[in-house]
Amino acid sequence: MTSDEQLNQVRERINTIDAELLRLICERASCAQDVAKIKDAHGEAVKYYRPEREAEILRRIKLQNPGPLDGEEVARLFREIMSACLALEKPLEIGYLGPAGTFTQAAALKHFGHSVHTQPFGAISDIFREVEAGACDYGVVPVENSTEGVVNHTLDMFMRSPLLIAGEVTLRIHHHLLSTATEIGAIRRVYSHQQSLAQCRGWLDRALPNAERIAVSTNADAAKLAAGDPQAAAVASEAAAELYSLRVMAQRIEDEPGNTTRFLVIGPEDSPPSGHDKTSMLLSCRNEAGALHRLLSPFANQGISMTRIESRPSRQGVWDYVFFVDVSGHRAAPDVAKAITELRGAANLCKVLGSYPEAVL
Ligand SMILES: O=C(O)C(=O)C[C@]1(C(=O)O)C=C[C@@H](O)C=C1
Repeated sequence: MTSDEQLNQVRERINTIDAELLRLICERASCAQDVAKIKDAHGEAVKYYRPEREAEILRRIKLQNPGPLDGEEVARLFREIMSACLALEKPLEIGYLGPAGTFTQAAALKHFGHSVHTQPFGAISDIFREVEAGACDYGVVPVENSTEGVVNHTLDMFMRSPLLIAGEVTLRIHHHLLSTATEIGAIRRVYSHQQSLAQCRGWLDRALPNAERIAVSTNADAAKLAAGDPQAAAVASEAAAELYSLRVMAQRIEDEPGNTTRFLVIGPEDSPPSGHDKTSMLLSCRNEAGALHRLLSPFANQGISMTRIESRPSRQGVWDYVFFVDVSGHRAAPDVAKAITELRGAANLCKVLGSYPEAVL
């Protein structure tokens, strides 16, 4: 058999498989429509989006994956299939920290898939407000970066908002130097969000020691500014380069190769248990010796592991500091529930911000 004949034979098989895949994907979509009918028949407060079910499906797909495709890769494919199925039930409106091309938009699409409608907002507080008002179904906000630490504005919003955390997304962050300049030597100004400038400090010190660094509110804004100034560059994502027609002058200029940002999905309710969950809460105690140790002891008593703790000034005047704490486990799990009951008795403030599946993708 000639190599052309061999190729044709394999391509015929691929055509047959594609036809079968298409039939199965459409059959799956009809099942999602049936699910929607059953949910509708139940009436009040229908929950089309089920984060725990999605996490369960994606985890199972990764476990069952026989290869040769990577587990992450197959999970991403199924993420998109589920996203399209959910859009048949109800198209979701997702608010994110804009403008288009920000990492927060990338995080929103990674979490919900591309069949949702994403809406950019100029400030984290706007996203909370729109979700609270019901104009968006969910919001996606950045919460911590592995190089620069917490995004304080997001944590501050949780102090006053009734919204709950329904999910988390982690995103590998790569920064690039984008410009319309023909050579790096022509660049006099570098725009970016202050956290991104900080994440690329070492590289900028070496490659552009004399360029002025100007902090702006988002990396996409930086890209927009660089697009209109041939002596300027932006530190931003590849998506921003495409969106604002900028050349990538230098790739992956972040100082830490494992640079990741964690985002939270906020909504009117949190998630039912998925089997691998986290619970976030806001705690406060009196400012006295041993108070923090006593505050956290219910977790230790129940053998619950704490995955994060951050402190913030409360700004309420009543308590000096509040603590944002993440623990492993769902608030409905007996050990976590018991720890929360104990905390409610001991802490000045104990606000559960929600339980949600650990990030799968
Ligand atoms: O199982 C459900 O409740 C569904 O709506 C189906 C489905 C899916 O495509 O598998 C779609 C959306 C939900 O977020 C979870 C799962």
